Amino acid sequence: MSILITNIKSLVQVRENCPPFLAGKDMKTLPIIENAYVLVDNDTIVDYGKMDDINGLTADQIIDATGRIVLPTWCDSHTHIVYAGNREQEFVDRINGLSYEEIANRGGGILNSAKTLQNTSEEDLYNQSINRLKSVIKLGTGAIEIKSGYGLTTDAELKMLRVIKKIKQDFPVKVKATFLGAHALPLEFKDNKQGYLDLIINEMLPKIAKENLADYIDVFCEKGYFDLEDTLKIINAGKQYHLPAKIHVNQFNAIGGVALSTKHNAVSVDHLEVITEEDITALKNSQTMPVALPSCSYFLSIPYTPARQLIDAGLPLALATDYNPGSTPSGNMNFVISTACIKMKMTPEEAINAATINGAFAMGISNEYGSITKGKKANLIITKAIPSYNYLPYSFGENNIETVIINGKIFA
Ligand SMILES: N=CN[C@@H](CCC(=O)O)C(=O)O
Ligand SMILES: [Zn+2]
Repeated sequence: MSILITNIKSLVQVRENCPPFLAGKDMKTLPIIENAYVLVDNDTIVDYGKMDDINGLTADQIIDATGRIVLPTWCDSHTHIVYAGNREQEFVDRINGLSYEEIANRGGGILNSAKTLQNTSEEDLYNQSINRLKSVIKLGTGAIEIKSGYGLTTDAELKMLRVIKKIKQDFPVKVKATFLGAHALPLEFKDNKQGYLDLIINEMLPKIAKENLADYIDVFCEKGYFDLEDTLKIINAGKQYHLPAKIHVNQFNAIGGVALSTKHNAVSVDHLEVITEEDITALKNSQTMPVALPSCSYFLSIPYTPARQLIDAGLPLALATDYNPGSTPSGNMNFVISTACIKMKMTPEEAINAATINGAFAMGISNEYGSITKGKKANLIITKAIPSYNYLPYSFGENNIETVIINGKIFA
């Protein structure tokens, strides 16, 4: 099955030789072909060019994209979309004055979601999760990382990871699974953190490895959650099972998690709402992708990751949603891109690079995803008729996505 998309107003993020990621000033460049075509054969991009050079090319299906923009699908490198229920009551509690920290200290927060998930069947959890997944694919997401971390018992963490595995098998989008057992300390280990770390390292990890349920390992490295020593133990345990690290760091406090993560070659460090000069230096000497989650800042009213400081220091930056029930009940990458432009002063070019090729790098898949390059997967967004790609972040809250092609097939 082949698809030829013709009369494209702008074909965006076209790169003949795509680098694995973009950093600093290079993030300002977004290569485009105006009045273009793109040809897809089965699941692969095989050709593109100007309409003037189409030379009688044809295909099984032709899509006329007059007035429309075509881009690679978004690469959302940080989500927790496999969860049960919601936390709308905590949302109201925060409006009425409680802080995220106060809610967590009362046994709400992550522990609240864990209790609900522990009492939800695997089938129900799968059904709730795929509803979220389908809606984010329709919003243009074509590759997604999904974390565990709302189980916090061996059985419930395995349940989450098995659901992620089933999603990998059942959906055409690229899915990467991350084991986040060290997301919060369960109540029964309140005075025995080492006991919970032992459970993660000696019981959960071997089972997860045996069933091949995870690609990465993660820790919530934060005051009141897991400190540097704990984080190091988990990173090292992950290494034993060949699970590279993607770490939650610097959401509320900078406690040295960035330097620790880069020293251990983490694939990404995520959140970074609070950043120090030492963090920037550590990132400069590394191959670790910093990842910003602006919808989380929006929802919790916490600072935005200082994108200008990072990019102007020559660093790369990826954008992701953090879709989860507590800090970001939204998986809309279009909103993330708008918010990055409006609140973090990223240019539309920087934001689109951050949400495509850099997001792909933060999932270890930038050789196959994140740009319109011959040989890469045919994961494409066709917008509604819009004036230019600037219109995507400009018209925040508007759904400008008309068609999403995943692996060479229209996703319906
Ligand atoms: N910060 C840690 N984990 C999630 C939120 C967890 C929750 O509140 O449920 C995050 O990335 O924001
Ligand atoms: Zn997260």
